[in-house]
Amino acid sequence: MTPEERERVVVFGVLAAFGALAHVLHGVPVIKCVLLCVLALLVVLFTNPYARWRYRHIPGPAYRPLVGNLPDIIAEGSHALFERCRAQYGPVFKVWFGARPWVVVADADMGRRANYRLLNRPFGFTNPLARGEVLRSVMEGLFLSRDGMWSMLRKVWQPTFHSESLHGYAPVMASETRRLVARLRGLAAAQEGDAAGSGAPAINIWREVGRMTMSVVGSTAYGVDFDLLAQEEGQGGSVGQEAAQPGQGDGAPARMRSRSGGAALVQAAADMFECSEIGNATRYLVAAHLMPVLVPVLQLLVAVFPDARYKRLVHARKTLKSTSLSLISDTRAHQARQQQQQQQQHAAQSGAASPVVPSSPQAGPSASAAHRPVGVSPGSFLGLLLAARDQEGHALSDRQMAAQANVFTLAGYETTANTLSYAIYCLAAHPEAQARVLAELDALGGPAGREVTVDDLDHLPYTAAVVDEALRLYPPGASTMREARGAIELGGYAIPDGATVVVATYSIQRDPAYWPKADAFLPERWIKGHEDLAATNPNAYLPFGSGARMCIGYRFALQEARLTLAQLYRNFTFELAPGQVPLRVRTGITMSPAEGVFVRVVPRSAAPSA
Ligand code: HEM
Repeated sequence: MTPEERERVVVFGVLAAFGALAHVLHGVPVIKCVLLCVLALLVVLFTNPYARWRYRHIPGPAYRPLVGNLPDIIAEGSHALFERCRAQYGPVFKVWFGARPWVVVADADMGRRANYRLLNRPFGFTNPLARGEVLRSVMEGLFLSRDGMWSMLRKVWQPTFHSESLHGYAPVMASETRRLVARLRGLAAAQEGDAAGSGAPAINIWREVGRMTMSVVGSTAYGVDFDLLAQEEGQGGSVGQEAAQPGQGDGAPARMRSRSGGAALVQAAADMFECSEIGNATRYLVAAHLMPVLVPVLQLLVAVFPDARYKRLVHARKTLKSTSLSLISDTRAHQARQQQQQQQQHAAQSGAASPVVPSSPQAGPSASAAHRPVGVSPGSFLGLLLAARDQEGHALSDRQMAAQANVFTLAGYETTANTLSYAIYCLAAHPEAQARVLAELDALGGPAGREVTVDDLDHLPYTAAVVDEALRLYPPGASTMREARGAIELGGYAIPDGATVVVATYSIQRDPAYWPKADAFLPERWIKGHEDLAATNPNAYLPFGSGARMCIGYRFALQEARLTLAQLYRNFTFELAPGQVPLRVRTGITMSPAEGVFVRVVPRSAAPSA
């Protein structure tokens, strides 16, 4: 039973006992008992006495009846609220996310302890309105899975991010970046045209790189060519599910071409993000956070009287799931046909049938062409999941596979897009750093238009440092969350069992106690010879979290961010549109630019030769 469920049972139990006692002992009429119970329930909802009593020893801003600190979280963003609270209450404090207390840790060493010691994410992290099949699917994805299920899934995911697999994803990243460059060239030309006339509209680079990162994770996760940028240019794939051949076209690994499927998936992923953020969510979700005791009632109400936002969320969920499931079933059917053909061939050659060896769990486009299915490319994540087996040799269920593909897309899309946008913002605001990036890229040499490759990354330490520093100042995962289990003490405070422990990454990464010139953008601090600017505590840098639940895709993300940034600056520089400094950010599921990052794209004449 989760802490929320326990609390619910206690509250309803007390109310029922209260009503029954009143009736039996004093002969109070039933109607009065009901009214008394409703009154008692309202008092509980407004004052949240049980939780406030359990967390009374931990300092923090005052609890406001019914809403806790939710209005501040929505208005300021949790990252800014945590900064304010750390200054006022010290490194450990509590804030009220509606009726739920969060114990926030804004200290590098204590944050490490929490992340290493606690394994599960809190139940409160899930959408409280989810139940039944939806809840089961969510809890079977790597991000929210718990205990034994999590450790099985983490092992299944691991090969996806081995070095060979990472190299295998480079062509997808390169082809999507190529499309982005082509699109930005077009937009830059339009900007030039407009500049001569009525004034150039700025380009929201956050949106542009978001399309690209969605294409990269979508293509990698589902084996579907999202083909987004080409769609806008009126080129690209067909609605039919025609398999591209390896080595054909743009050099990307074989991917199913599905234009409408790709667009629907992208829309679905974007809707999932938007509708899951508390500021944009269905009113029922807000009510569920404010009154967890009433969650069962709200679950019923939202099912019977859904509002538009909830309908959008449900539709998005269905799209993600049905796309995965249909890809999986197409692939299974194809594999079965293939196995049959192989058996028939073998029988014809040797005169006897022999068992077929299943394809090995290998990621990257190098997987055997003989085992290549039509729907899902072997270089895709779904291809890997189809071949994976748990310790007992069981395959994942279709629902489990679909859940992993969803997590891959959702975890890898906005985080990487935000990182790239922040890096571009920082470089545009610091011309001297931009000049160093350009010099480093020009030193790569090669003919004009030569693309940056994964092997070049070793020769681009400053570009890597720009990404690291952008992730320090603007961590897309601005905090990590864990559920306390058993007795744990942080900063001298006993943390109640089941508490939500939040490690305040943003605050730690900007704390002057650990970082010289903490608020300054200084990529040099990541380069040898500048130890005076480096962190005084290694635990003060955790953009990908830490401990066993640390981001499993961090190498994928860094490779993608560095490659894309390098390729963009081989071709362009970016100038900030007026009014962009300081950048406004908002924290929802990720910390992202509030409206975007608006720039003018300036094409570089030609990449110089060495
Ligand atoms: C710059 C981009 C990214 C950032 C900043 C980022 C950040 C994070 C953070 C902070 C966490 C929570 C870690 C913790 O609780 O200690 C996380 C978890 C996770 N990330 Fe990422 N991430 C990024 C890209 C990606 C990509 C590209 C993928 C997949 C391809 C991915 C997949 C995941 C998964 C599956 C988890 C959950 C791991 C688990 O619970 O075992 N992330 N990420």
